[in-house]
Amino acid sequence: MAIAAAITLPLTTPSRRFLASASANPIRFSSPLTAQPKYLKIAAGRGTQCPNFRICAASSMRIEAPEKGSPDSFLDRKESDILHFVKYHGLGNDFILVDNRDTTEPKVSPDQAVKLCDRNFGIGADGVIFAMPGVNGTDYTMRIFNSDGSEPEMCGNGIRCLAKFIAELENSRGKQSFTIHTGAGLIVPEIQEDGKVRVDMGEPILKATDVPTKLPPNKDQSVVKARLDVDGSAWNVTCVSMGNPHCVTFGTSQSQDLQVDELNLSDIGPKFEHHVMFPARTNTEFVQVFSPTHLKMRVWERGAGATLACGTGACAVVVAAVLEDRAARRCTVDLPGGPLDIEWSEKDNHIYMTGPAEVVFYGSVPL
Ligand SMILES: N[C@@H](CCC[C@H](N)C(=O)O)C(=O)O
Repeated sequence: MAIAAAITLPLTTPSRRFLASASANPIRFSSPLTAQPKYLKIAAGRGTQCPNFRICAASSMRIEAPEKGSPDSFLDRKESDILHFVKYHGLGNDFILVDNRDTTEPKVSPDQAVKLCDRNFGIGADGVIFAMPGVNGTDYTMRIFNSDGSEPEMCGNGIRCLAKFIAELENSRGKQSFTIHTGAGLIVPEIQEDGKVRVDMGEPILKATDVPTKLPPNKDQSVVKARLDVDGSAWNVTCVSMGNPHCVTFGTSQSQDLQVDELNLSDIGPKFEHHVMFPARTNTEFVQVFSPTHLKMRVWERGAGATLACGTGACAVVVAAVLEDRAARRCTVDLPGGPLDIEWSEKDNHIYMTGPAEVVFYGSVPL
């Protein structure tokens, strides 16, 4: 699969920055969700060997603004050997979104996903997400491949991006919600009037064997404040599944006052991810408590490494903080890419996550 591509940029911040270097003449752009979208098209010849997608695209840049087509007509294109996609991000956790509504087989294989996600030789992303037909009466199904090609059950930032993508595919605006079948069961995102997406993430799973973890559980089967030996230190961990597994830590038995910026994440993260106590590997969240309603976390994701944000991770962090008596049920969680609002409702035991999801660019690659 040679990655040569055309990308089409909307007016989101990163694109604007890109545009600024692309053209001395300021061009006005509108949001992809407004009535008259205008796009800058940057093209690289199809079939061209393009070792670096972005530089190659920029070096053969041509500007077509405004382009006649809308995002809808762009995504309507159906060449069999070309993948049309939209890249989105939720707080810098970025995904290649694929319109897969016409088939229940992902249009991209795990191996192709690895290549597409590569930040030097591909488009660059933390994962590839497929909008697929719903099952059992749900509106849609979401499937996702991590950047290492593995398939997780759920993705919190990804499902906010998926909701925006579906709204764009359906050409709908304003407040709306969708029922989405995922590997974690039914998830319900709702696009708010302010453009943010509030997601009913369902209930957390605490039973050790379901997380899954082999750490010895407490009497109620949960693993809360357990000891996990990693890299010569005894870490205190709480294990939570949001459909996908999370190991949350506020520090070691020596120090509960974790300064998350000081962590060497790429060194310690993989040691948690592949720890023998986590048979399905694990995502790991390192957390610092500013106040009972304000937490800060860094994450090492299973199958994706250090990312700028993790929605399911932020949910797991608030559950763990409540169980460890460190925080209230509603918190702002700061991630490297920005804040998420998380609430673990006492009423229905569901977790509600609110945050942004934005288009980065539109593109096409030969498969
Ligand atoms: N970034 C995601 C989580 C994606 C899946 C994760 N890497 C896993 O393998 O479980 C999120 O926002 O939740």
